[in-house]
Amino acid sequence: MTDEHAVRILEEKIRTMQMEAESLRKELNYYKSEMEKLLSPPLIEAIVLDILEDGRVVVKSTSGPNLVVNVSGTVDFSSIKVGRYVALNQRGSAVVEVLRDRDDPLVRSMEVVERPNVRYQDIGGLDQQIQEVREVVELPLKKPELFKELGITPPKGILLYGPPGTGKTMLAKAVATESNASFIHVVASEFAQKFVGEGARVVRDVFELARKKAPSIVFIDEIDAIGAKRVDLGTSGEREVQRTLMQLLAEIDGFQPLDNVKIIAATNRIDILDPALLRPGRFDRLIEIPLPNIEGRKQILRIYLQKMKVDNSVNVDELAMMTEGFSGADLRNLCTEAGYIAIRNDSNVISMTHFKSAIERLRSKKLSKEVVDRGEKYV
Ligand SMILES: Nc1ncnc2c1ncn2[C@@H]1O[C@H](COP(=O)(O)OP(=O)(O)OP(=O)(O)O)[C@@H](O)[C@H]1O
Repeated sequence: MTDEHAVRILEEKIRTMQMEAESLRKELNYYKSEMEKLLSPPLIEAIVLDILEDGRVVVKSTSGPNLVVNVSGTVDFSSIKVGRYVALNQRGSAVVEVLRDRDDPLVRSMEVVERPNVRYQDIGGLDQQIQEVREVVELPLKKPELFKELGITPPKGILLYGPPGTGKTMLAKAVATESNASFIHVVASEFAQKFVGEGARVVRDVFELARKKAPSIVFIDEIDAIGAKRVDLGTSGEREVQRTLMQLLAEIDGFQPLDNVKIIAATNRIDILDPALLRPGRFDRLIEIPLPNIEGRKQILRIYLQKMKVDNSVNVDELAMMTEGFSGADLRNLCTEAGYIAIRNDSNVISMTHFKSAIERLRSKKLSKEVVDRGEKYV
């Protein structure tokens, strides 16, 4: 090897390590800010009812009585208006923050898409699951008379379970698209956290909206956040979550199997779900969405590769073999990463070498994330 060549290789190594250091620094910042979030004490949300002449304000906290409180010096007093949401400190004795204006709590907790645009053909490796969802959700929405005639009762709700990033949300969206149904996306962990004291009301509102927009599909992601088995109902937070779950069960029980609202829930943690959720007439059809096997990985890779400019060296079979354990989301990231590596190398076409470097990068990222996740369990 010539000296010049060796220098070039070392320079390239330095560049790669610098990029690696930069991305690790970003990751570190992310985890630091996550830790801060987890350690910061919760504030109490309240709404301003009146502003007194002496500078104090009357507020109503979402779950408690009306309070007369001071306003912290750090808050811009002119921004306090009757009807505004504010945050009280932990003791509930002072306004410490004026919250962003919002129309309705519901707006923050869910995304309503009249017609999503995900199609079954955009999903790789889940043919059997797609088939099942078509039979138990799409067909009853489109042709309820068929079921009436035959006297069959389709499930009211289905539960998709499996590891993160395997296409559960995609599948729920695709079934809404193909059934011409509105798609109402709620993230259960959000309304458990954001709507202290209001969870049950929000659930009611979600289903009211679903009826209004019918035919519709209510997709409840991370259902374990409200539907986990609870051993101890000691804290008020736990009781609140329990109330939210009860309301959800009541809403599901209030539907008929052939009504034009269907509920799809998703979880990564089926092992911790409250059996009440899985009783007949509720989420009684469980569909596993596993990590893709080699065939699945090939299908997913083909979906993404067809949109990319790749050269002849790119071999899908080989890539699928090299990506054991990758989810659909990982495979999509892999394609994007390979693209970035090509750009960095001034290449106008993506080659197998770019993919191989991308696999290495993603593997080491996945590994470090697993270490962090394992660490969290022991905190
Ligand atoms: N089977 C798949 N086929 C094609 N793309 C996929 C597949 N699975 C995941 N993806 C890609 O990964 C992204 C994330 O997937 P999705 O949100 O559907 O996963 P999920 O199972 O709902 O994950 P989570 O449990 O983290 O919510 C999708 O938008 C899509 O780009």
